[in-house]
Amino acid sequence: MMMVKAPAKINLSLDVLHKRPDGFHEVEMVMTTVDLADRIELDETKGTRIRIISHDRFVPSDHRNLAYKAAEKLQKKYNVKKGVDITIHKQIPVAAGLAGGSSDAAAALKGLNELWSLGLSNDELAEVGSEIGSDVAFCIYGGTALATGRGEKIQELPTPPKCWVILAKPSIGVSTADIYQNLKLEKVDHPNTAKMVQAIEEGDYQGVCDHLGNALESVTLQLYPEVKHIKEQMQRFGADAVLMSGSGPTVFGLVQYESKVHRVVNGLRGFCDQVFAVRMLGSRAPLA
Ligand SMILES: C[C@@](CO)(OP(=O)(O)O)[C@H](O)COP(=O)(O)OP(=O)(O)OC[C@H]1O[C@@H](n2ccc(N)nc2=O)[C@H](O)[C@@H]1O
Ligand SMILES: Nc1ncnc2c1ncn2[C@@H]1O[C@H](COP(=O)(O)OP(=O)(O)O)[C@@H](O)[C@H]1O
Repeated sequence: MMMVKAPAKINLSLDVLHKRPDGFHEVEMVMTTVDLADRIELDETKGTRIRIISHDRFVPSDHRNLAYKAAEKLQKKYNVKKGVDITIHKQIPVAAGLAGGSSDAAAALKGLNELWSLGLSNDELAEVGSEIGSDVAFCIYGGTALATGRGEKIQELPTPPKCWVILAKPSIGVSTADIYQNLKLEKVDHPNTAKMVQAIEEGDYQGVCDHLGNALESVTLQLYPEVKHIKEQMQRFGADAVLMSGSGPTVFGLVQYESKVHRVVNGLRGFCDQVFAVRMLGSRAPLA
């Protein structure tokens, strides 16, 4: 039996540059992992079957599960004649803009690399991962990174300045494909990625707050007014800066001082059932 942690991510900035001939969008994202994590349990089995076990009703338990796809890809690519039971202990809200499914897939890839003695490097795992979803490569490395291409080209960044991250997840799920489909490129409010990278490199907390930005935010806010409402509430309760993560609907607020965290969390709990106060993980985790 093996346990692997699968942390959630937030996008400190997310810019969409153009639509590509393959239907995906070229992006520039600054991403960082936070200490809200699923736990992935891997148990060897006798046959070659892959089985997903999860008690969360929103998690698919068949080939649609990204962790299933991860195991299947490794089996096929490296001719593995072994099976596995993958138990997903879900903590990350599903379809939330926090890359829960992608992180589960990355954790499965890292764990199975060990369990099946494949000897693959993180770069090789990230390449397999990018065939499963745009966010999987980032989740292999974790930490903080600039992601380009459709999200799969990863450049490591230093640990951002220390602060708290308050996550508030409205009770709706959002489909990433839907949000990209509704995006009007000529209307995009482009964040300044270079300034965000600079703020992180200089350890400038105020700079990070000033350059939070997400090109998908206005699309989701227009489709789901409750996300806008949560954003406004988080600002009202005193977060230093507030942004929607990924395609949403999770909204995150940065708070520098612990004394303020409880006020923001308690304020939000009144009308949002999933609220978490977490830390950024900062730099890359050691190998699984
Ligand atoms: C928006 C982001 C930001 O981190 O996160 P989430 O909100 O999903 O967490 C990601 O780019 C999401 O990555 P991921 O969830 O892996 O998406 P994928 O499965 O690869 O793609 C789902 C769909 O989104 C659209 N898509 C995705 C990525 C991209 N660069 N351009 C796109 O147009 C495509 O329509 C694609 O079919
Ligand atoms: N292991 C998994 N955990 C959660 N959702 C998964 C998983 N595998 C596949 N999915 C599917 O992926 C969709 C997006 O889920 P998720 O990765 O949580 O969100 P997001 O892409 O917004 O970060 C879900 O609606 C679900 O059907």
